Amino acid sequence: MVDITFCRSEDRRLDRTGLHYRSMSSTWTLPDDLQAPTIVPEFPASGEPLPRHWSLCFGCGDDQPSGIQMTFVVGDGASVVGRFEVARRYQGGPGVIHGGILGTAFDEAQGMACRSVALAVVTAHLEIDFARPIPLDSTLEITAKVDGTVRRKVYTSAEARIVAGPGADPDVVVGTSRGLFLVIDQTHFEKVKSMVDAVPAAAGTAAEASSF
Ligand SMILES: CCCCCCCC/C=C\CCCCCCCC(=O)SCCNC(=O)CCNC(=O)[C@H](O)C(C)(C)COP(=O)(O)OP(=O)(O)OC[C@H]1O[C@@H](n2cnc3c(N)ncnc32)[C@H](O)[C@@H]1OP(=O)(O)O
Repeated sequence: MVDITFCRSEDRRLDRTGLHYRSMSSTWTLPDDLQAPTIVPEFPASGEPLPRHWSLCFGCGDDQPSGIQMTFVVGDGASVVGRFEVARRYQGGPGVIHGGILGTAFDEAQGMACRSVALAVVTAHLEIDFARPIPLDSTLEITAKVDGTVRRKVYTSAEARIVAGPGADPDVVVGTSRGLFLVIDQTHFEKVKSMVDAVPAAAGTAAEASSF
């Protein structure tokens, strides 16, 4: 018999404060040997903007018109706060955000939080709880932090809140995420770094592509 206890759906409604789950269905556990995050000197101070990592990124690129164009400021410690507008083209169900767009936002925000401890990372694992529907035309804020590291592994978590527009209530968590990121070096993109938008990078963008 297959043991499905690990993925049993629990009551995951938010409590009356809107801040805590009664219980989580997640299987996510932090390892016993987790190290507290050591912040790299390159990471800006709390309250400072955190620049996009790549202009053509679907999550943060300001030269990517189809993307969600998240912007970030540094939070306390190994954390960031990102925002984006839930444009109507991000629709999933009628009037609400597509879950994959929220996934993109969490991925981007948790990846950006990793810049507090490493120069470059990629996502290895991401899991999301979609707690409330998120209306189009709202402004979503994602707070993301590094919970700790083990060797190249960076453990992160994040929460989403609607802070402006339809459904705005900064006390209500509308989604949560947990993710594992892996620190990479420049060899990771070696095979593709000369190709941007599936064509060889134009002069001027190649230098940026090599740094991501
Ligand atoms: C969109 C691109 C963005 C690029 C950004 C560039 C830098 C900018 C700087 C900062 C940006 C921050 C913002 C970014 C936001 C967006 C991030 C994304 O969406 S990234 C795209 C999606 N992700 C991939 O395409 C990875 C594809 N996967 C891989 O390339 C490999 O699988 C990789 C690098 C993740 C791991 O491969 P290995 O060969 O380096 O490492 P192994 O030896 O397999 O694992 C190392 C340890 O990690 C564990 N591990 C690996 N994958 C795991 C998993 N899925 N679940 C649990 N553990 C895992 C292993 O068990 C091992 O653990 P033990 O050290 O032995 O304890």
